[in-house]
Amino acid sequence: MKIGFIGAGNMAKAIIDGWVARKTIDTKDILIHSAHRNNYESYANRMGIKAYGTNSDLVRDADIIFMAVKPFILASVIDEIKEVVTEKKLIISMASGVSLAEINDCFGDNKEIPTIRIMPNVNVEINEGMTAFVRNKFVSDIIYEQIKSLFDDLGRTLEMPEKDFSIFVALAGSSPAYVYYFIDAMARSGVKYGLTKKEATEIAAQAVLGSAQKVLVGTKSPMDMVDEVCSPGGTTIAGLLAMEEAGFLTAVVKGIDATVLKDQATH
Ligand SMILES: NC(=O)C1=CN([C@@H]2O[C@H](COP(=O)(O)OP(=O)(O)OC[C@H]3O[C@@H](n4cnc5c(N)ncnc54)[C@H](O)[C@@H]3O)[C@@H](O)[C@H]2O)C=CC1
Ligand SMILES: O=C(O)[C@@H]1CCC=N1
Repeated sequence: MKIGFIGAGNMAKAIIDGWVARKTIDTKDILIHSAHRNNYESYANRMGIKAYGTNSDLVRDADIIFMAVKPFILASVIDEIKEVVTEKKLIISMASGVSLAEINDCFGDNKEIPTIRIMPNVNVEINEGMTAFVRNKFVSDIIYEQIKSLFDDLGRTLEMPEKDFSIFVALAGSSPAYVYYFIDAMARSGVKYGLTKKEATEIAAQAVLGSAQKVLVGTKSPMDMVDEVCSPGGTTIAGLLAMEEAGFLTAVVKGIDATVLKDQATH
């Protein structure tokens, strides 16, 4: 089974690196091509991946083709490869905001191309990702389960109706950036009080990691856990109320709303 990647950017590399860390896939079975030769050739050489000179040549040799290009480029790439995409190939798109129906339309001629739409996040690189899945009717149960199990090695997976992909993008696809930003804001505050950025970042990141793990393994709601940390008359409630006065909850919800709207505008 040969797995091709069209696009060798942040997301393609995060997925491949995650598989390599877990020894899920032999890099000899991975094929790659992107628009920037210097970038993808050096990565391919370093990883023992076969680099291709064109998208169509890659598609001819691949059984599974990951579309790892930006959403606005997807249609033109499909146009370029559609002559060589047969119904025996599997297309996997990770483009935000582009539906299975839109992808199918790009192939034209009523072609019945098995297609899976995924929404991963960059944390697949360290096998702590969160990836949503949906498929069209041409993907068999066996193939679907095989692909999902490849992503089980990269973190958690979840089958979702396509209508929920926009909110999933906000909560998992984009949210690592929001969490990094939160960690950086905390670390910056540490610097304000004399810590180095390095030590403040480590302290803040470990606090976020432990808190997230406690939410995932526990049965309590996050709000109950907030109450447990807020001692009466203590430091935490003073900090929490000051953050709320500055609009913490509203800022987060507005950020999620803007992400969802942007994703929906891509349709
Ligand atoms: N970066 C992230 O955290 C996430 C990204 N995604 C999705 O993954 C996709 C890729 O995003 P990134 O990797 O972040 O983008 P990127 O900009 O890092 O990589 C895009 C890649 O596409 C290549 N490319 C451009 N035109 C091409 C063409 N005509 N033929 C072949 N390759 C071409 C570029 O050379 C580059 O290697 C997007 O659709 C995005 O919505 C989904 C979830 C998270
Ligand atoms: O910002 C973006 O468009 C992509 C989609 C999800 C994460 N990054």
